[in-house]
Amino acid sequence: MPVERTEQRGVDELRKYYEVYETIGSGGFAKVKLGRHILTGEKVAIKIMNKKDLGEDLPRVKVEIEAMKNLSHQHVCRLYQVIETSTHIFMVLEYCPGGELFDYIVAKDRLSEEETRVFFRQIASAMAYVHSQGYAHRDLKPENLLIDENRNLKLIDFGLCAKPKGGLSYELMTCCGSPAYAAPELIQGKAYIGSEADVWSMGVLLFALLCGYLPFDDENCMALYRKIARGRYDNPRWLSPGSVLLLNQMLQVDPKRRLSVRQLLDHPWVMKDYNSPVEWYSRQPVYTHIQKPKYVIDECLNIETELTLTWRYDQTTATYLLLLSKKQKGKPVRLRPEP
Ligand SMILES: O=C(Nc1ccc2c(c1)CNCC2)c1ccc(F)cc1
Repeated sequence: MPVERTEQRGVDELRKYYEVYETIGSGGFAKVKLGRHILTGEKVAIKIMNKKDLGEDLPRVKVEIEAMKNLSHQHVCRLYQVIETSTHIFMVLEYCPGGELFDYIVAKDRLSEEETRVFFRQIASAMAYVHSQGYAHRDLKPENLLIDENRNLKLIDFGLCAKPKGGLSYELMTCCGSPAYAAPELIQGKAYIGSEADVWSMGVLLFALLCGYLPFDDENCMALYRKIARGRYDNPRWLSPGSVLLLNQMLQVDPKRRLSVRQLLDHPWVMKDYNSPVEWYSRQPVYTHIQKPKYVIDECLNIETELTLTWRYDQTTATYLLLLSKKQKGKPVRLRPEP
């Protein structure tokens, strides 16, 4: 069978469940296309990877899929379905039409402290949840934070995340992520704690939001590493004393002197104008067994009262999650009549 035939078969499997539209993003080894789930009519983002092009990156995709299957949170991009064929892997993900936070910052040059606080609280919520599930993200940067249709942030790209066997207090060794956001201990090849390295990246991200440029930057990689290891950076004059203090507490070269994510949740700067700590619990707990789903998705899906939905991330999972999402958005929960 000629190659293009098997490739076509791969996409045919996808087209059984989704209409596929234009490309809305393309990263290293993946292309992201706008899609629509036929049964519910909901828009989705379909991350398309050709196994041939993945090469040694295939394990990273598997890491991301396994992590995203276990993560369900209002500020983590939701995985609805995984379709794997002999030639392709398709990840059907939550639709985020606001694009990357990176582009948002570039378009506005820099954000006000108030607007930064709204976004930063969402990032802290996502990271506290991800850490509570035993994961370190390890590649936090504005390119990996997308804006959804309600201007809420959604964390993506768990391809470099780690879930140490002994828990997050176990040390990691792999040096990964984008240098400009990487913690000193990570780029120096020392053993490091994933959650502590994530807090450093959050500090770099906070600086980027408030300033519109990076605290440590150099086109020469080694010069950049030296600047990060030294940990010295200039605070522009428009930063408030509260912002300067918080940045200083997050961008501590010694990870043991760095704030923890938990300390961030009720930090005075984070609480300003809100007077309440960041809510990090998931509003979308991952059910392993759905009891009596009728009150959840009405009569729409006629399934027995006792439904044990094993999360296969197949069509059933996608339909259930997309119906749930519709309901949460207050949209009418209807399945399209069979064509
Ligand atoms: O929804 C996504 N991107 C998206 C969707 C719509 C639009 C954009 C990005 C950017 N241009 C405007 C329209 C998306 C979602 C998940 C993901 F991993 C990668 C991308």
